[in-house]
Amino acid sequence: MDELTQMKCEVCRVGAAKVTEAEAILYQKQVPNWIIMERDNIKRLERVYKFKDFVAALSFTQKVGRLAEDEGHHPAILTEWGSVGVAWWTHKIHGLHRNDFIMAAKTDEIYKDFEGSKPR
Ligand SMILES: C[C@H](O)[C@H](O)[C@H]1CNC2=NC(N)=NC(=O)C2=N1
Repeated sequence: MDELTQMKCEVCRVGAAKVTEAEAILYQKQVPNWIIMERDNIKRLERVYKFKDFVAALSFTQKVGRLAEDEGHHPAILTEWGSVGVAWWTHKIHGLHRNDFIMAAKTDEIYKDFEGSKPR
């Protein structure tokens, strides 16, 4: 299984294949801190990141936003004092695509830069 962090998102197309159960299990090994939640009949990858304050949470949010723009694939983000909730799914297919696992892995990479900004 190739490293998700080395992959690029493909252009989201209507009708693109959702990940299979088997693929999801394989991909999840690379993003173990993420859970698959089903909301409004749509499966999404979700994770909540913790920070020491709002400034750090906002800075992380900005970086995730830049990543989304660079990849052309966008998350739902809830930015609060001390935490940022991120959800990835593919709107066009109303579910999970490999792109979402790539972006979850790349979002974890961004969080690595916030070692000093995590709560004690
Ligand atoms: C035109 C634009 O590229 C598309 O609408 C992209 C934008 N970002 C996207 N992000 C996500 N998560 N799913 C999509 O289907 C999607 N489509």
